Amino acid sequence: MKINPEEYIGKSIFITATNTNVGKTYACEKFLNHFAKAGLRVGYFKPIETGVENNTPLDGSKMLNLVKKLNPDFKNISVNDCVPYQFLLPASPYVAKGNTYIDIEFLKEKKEYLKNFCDVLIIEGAGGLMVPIKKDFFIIDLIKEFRTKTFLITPSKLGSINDTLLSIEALKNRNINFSFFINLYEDVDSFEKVSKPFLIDYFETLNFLQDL
Ligand SMILES: Nc1ncnc2c1ncn2[C@@H]1O[C@H](COP(=O)(O)OP(=O)(O)OP(=O)(O)O)[C@@H](O)[C@H]1O
Ligand SMILES: C[C@H](N)[C@H](N)CCCCCC(=O)O
Ligand SMILES: [Mg+2]
Repeated sequence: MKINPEEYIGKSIFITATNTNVGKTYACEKFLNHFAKAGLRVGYFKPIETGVENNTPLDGSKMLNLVKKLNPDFKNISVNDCVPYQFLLPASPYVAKGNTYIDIEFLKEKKEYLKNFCDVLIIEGAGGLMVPIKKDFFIIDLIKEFRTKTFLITPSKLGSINDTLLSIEALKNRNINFSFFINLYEDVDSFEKVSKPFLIDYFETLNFLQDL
């Protein structure tokens, strides 16, 4: 799939995945560099980060440092602007937040605020699609509220078929417009033999993060 940066000017892209540790942040880095190389001012937003270590959101600070290098208009944006909700416990936001109230309207305002400083805003979820933020409100529901284009990152390891199809099922159920990219990172040598034969038959064309 050719990503034409021009089509994304003024837009936001939500980067989600089949699960945690699949490569969302890795994908954000690829997309930020890809759009910056095309001359776009890039931005990054991680609404909720858990597993924050000694007051530093790992994803948030890593990506903000990159964005500040790529887009001078982000120079006054703080990590608290990029990651409004930060929790210590490496768990779902619903568990990690304790009694903190997560205000979705506030997150929507924050998204619009950050868009003032960039042409394209890359938004990273937390874990996979069905990670709970509230008892009956999940990452997938936040995507719906944000009304953004969605890129689903899927793994290359054994198990990818099941995880990819389940996530696609969930996105389709909520009428969310998405594309998916395979992150060729785990079980790379066996992927051609083990997972690709089905995936290529089922989807006919496959997009790889590595081709960005
Ligand atoms: N294609 C790749 N090449 C090299 N390293 C990778 C690749 N994909 C993922 N990684 C590494 O694997 C680990 C997990 O990836 P990443 O942090 O992007 O996952 P994530 O989906 O953002 O996780 P989380 O749900 O915690 O945000 C990281 O150390 C990352 O650098
Ligand atoms: C801590 C980790 N890096 C992510 N931020 C949160 C992952 C939550 C996963 C919850 C679950 O699917 O059981
Ligand atoms: Mg991440």
